[in-house]
Amino acid sequence: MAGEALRAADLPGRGRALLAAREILEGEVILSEPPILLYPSSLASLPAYCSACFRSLPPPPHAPAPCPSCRAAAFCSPACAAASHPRLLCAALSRNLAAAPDAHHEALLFLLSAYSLPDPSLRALLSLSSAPASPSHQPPDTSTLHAMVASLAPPHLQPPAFSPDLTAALLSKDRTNSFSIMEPYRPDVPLELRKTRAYAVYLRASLLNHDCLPNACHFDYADRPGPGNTDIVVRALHGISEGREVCISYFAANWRYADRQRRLLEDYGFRCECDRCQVESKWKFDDDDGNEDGDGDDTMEEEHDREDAGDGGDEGMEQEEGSDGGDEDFPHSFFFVRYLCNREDCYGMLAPLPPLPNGDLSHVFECNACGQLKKEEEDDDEPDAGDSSMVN
Ligand SMILES: C[S@@+](CC[C@H](N)C(=O)[O-])C[C@H]1O[C@@H](n2cnc3c(N)ncnc32)[C@H](O)[C@@H]1O
Repeated sequence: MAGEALRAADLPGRGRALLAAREILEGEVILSEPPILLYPSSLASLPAYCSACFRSLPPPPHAPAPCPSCRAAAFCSPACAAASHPRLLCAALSRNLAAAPDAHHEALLFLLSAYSLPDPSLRALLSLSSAPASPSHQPPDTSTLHAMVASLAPPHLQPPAFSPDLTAALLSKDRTNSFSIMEPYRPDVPLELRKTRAYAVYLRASLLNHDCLPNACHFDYADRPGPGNTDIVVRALHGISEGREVCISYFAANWRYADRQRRLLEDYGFRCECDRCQVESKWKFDDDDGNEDGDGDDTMEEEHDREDAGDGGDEGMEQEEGSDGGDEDFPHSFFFVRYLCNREDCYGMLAPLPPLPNGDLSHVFECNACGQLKKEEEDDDEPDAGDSSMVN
């Protein structure tokens, strides 16, 4: 398709946003970009994934030799070994990063990787939106974390701007802007046990705002061979007319109203007033106390976040008591029929494959969590693909 699909704009009450710069076809790849920052999700994930490209590594006895410096990271190929991994992280792993309290590991992995970035990338990271100050969200103890980074990273590796203030500023970028790159999907692994293999921050994708009825979703193909395996790929769920905002969902689309609102307020600082929220705010759930344990994940990750998906669960589709589930009460049911993966416990989003070279639309949908390919004709009760209500 000719021409840039997206343009950035400032929208009142929503900050920066990405808008369709032209007519976008359903299934079109509208954004594909490499991360500016990529870091492991945990110390436990280090032996399982290449520390440069985050592809799955073979288990012992075929596991590759560890990084000669830190002996903790491993690489899938000589090229990845030459590219290596963030130098402050490597130094910290040699200095027993593992002895730091478990609760701080994720933040330390982020900070050590962010502080290893070249200056332009560090500045770019700082240009992204910050997590809101939220009374219910315990901020990480930034001075403790800064002191830990200072003791784990040798002074000659610390960038000139290294300071407690910069550490605090960096931490405020992580929660709102990081996407999870998930472990490979395995049907035998229960939803709550599926984990993130790495976190990634993308400059342009971080400008995508949230909608509970998104018109786009993202894919990662971390184990795909060839270059660009950690690029984020954003595809249009349906046709989007020029000038419309392109939005993703920051979590699994089946979450129920109260859980969505709580997460968006606490982690992203806004009340969602999308079409779906306006309808569902009038529903009455029979256990409206929500889910107190929250989602346990502090990132912008959307449909792939399996732990999050479990929170909303099937209750996300619950309707008002006594409702007959008719169009009036549940006007967005078409969205779930067409775009929510029907595989048990998946909760991924189904996006059409890109249009064919001759411009014909594909009728095969791909799940961004389990990878299932599903032919549109398989469902009897799905809406007409040309239904104008799907085109916004
Ligand atoms: C990942 S950033 C998206 C880009 C951001 N708007 C910016 O200016 O950089 C997430 C932040 O965007 C804003 N945002 C996202 N979706 C929104 C929505 N539906 N309504 C209002 N604000 C939204 C919130 O401030 C949120 O913390």
